[in-house]
Amino acid sequence: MTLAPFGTRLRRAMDTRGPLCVGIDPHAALLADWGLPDDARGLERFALTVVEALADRVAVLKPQSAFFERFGSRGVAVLERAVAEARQAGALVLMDAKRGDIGSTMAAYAATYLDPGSPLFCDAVTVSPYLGYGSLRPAVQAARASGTGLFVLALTSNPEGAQVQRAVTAGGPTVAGAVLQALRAENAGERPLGSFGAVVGATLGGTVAGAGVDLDTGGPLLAPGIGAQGATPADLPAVFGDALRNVLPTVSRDVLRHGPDLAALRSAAQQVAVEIHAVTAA
Ligand SMILES: O=c1ccn([C@@H]2O[C@H](COP(=O)(O)O)[C@@H](O)[C@H]2O)c(=O)[nH]1
Repeated sequence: MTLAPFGTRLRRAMDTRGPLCVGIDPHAALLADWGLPDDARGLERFALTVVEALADRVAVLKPQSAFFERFGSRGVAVLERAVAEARQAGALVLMDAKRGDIGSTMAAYAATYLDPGSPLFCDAVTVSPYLGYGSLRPAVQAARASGTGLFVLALTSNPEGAQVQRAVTAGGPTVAGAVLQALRAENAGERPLGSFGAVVGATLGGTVAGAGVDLDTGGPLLAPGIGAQGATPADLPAVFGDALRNVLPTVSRDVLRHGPDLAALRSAAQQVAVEIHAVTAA
């Protein structure tokens, strides 16, 4: 089956289900809080509970690959199952793997996440541009071919990111500004939304407006940092300004801490969705 471009599918999901991504981050502490063992069985129970609670209602689920890889091949098997069941239930799946390498290795990462024949096929994957934006070309090509998308790290939510991302390049813009420029070119002419997104932290406050970057890339803007990292939905307008319509806020721990009860997980996600709607629909 040929998929419509990721940006088109994401726009539809955000418009019908609301602009919310929930992360599946099975931290050891959360497994313990949920009364689950810190092993592959606990991981499976955790991930499939989140999928059961939310895959039929949130726009995007974002498994954090690291928490699955921690359990080796059994963890990756759980990840495969969680991805397949989430997609089957109607959620778009964004794999948070932050891959980045020389082009020839990048092609293998692209085959892992963006080839429809792969057991880990997802709707989109996070990638790192710090081997040079051009090194991501195989992933861009694979995404175009399969109707999937990329989210490229631009201005991350952690305080350490600024040291690299706000450094000024020889050509003039900051590193983040150059990444955003490259994404704008990638998304040119794509309507209603491009398939090549940027990661921009919700934690950055007004510092983005003063950073000389243009967030209007024509693609989605994944905004982590709400909840456990201290940002709130009310911070989104100051960070994103006119680009707010294309923002996909993502929340992990602040929703997951309400599990394992399905109704409590749903109600926590709904609460964040209402708070996001209050600022994005204003
Ligand atoms: O800049 C970034 C990029 C990715 N992340 C990831 O998002 C979630 C955030 O989890 P919370 O529990 O909501 O803090 C996590 O998987 C990070 O690896 C990010 O936080 N910042």
